[in-house]
Amino acid sequence: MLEIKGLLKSYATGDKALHGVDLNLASGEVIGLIGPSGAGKSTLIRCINRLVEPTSGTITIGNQQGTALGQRSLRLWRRRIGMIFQEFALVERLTVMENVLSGRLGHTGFWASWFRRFDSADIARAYDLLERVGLSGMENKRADTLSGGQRQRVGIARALIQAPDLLLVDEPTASLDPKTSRQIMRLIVDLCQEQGLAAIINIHDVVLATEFLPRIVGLKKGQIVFDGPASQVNESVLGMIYGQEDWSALTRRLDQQREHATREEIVVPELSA
Ligand SMILES: Nc1ncnc2c1ncn2[C@@H]1O[C@H](COP(=O)(O)OP(=O)(O)OP(=O)(O)O)[C@@H](O)[C@H]1O
Repeated sequence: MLEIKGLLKSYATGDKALHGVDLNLASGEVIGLIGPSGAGKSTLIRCINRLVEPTSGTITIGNQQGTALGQRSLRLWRRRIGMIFQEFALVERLTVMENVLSGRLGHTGFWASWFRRFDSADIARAYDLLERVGLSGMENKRADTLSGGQRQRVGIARALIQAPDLLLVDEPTASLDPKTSRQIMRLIVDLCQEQGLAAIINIHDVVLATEFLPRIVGLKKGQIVFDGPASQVNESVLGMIYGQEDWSALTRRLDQQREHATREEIVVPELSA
């Protein structure tokens, strides 16, 4: 559903952030994008929804090309792409419900947006989504009274009410504690599966990435140096993406996690039989 070909980005400062990235995503496919600081992960994600203007290359969703679009087409292009941010990007003084409904602003007309008038179907959908992300009963709370995990749940509901074809997720767990991080990752992955939604998740935590995401793409200095199943992320792959380091503690955790997952796979069918 997403096809990126030869994507290049040079910033005006001379920084070359992407050097010809090729990446394909199937419908409903959810991938983890990992790589060291400055590798170009945020640039890649922001080129897709054109928050950053690509220097060259093509980005196609379905059969629509996303580069070289006029203002109106760009608005429609962005409507197809939901975004979830590290710092949640909520409007602090607005309620949970208002923040979620703001995800529909790209779909409503100018005056309806201006007066924040939403139709009843949008409001009903917002209630459903808030229930699904575990925030039922919190519709009228102001965003600035929420915990980090609750804020990210609002961010997820806001992205989904847009009814996107593709979700871009930028460091969704960077500001969260380990337990909340796992809950948020599980929620995003489950929702993508339920809605058949493709997603690219930019994430620094390799253990979390390989636990929840079946396919991992490793970016280094603006180039993809690994693209494969999470099960193949080992010491040599980590060295390739991040450079040489003693990876033994990290790979032990990855091995333990895989052992645990295999044991669960064996136990679950026995229980349900
Ligand atoms: N607005 C900008 N202007 C100039 N250079 C930029 C800009 N944004 C990013 N860069 C440069 O582009 C390169 C890639 O940065 P980017 O933020 O995409 O990396 P990243 O992998 O997301 O890093 P991190 O994990 O630290 O967020 C870096 O060299 C960075 O300095």
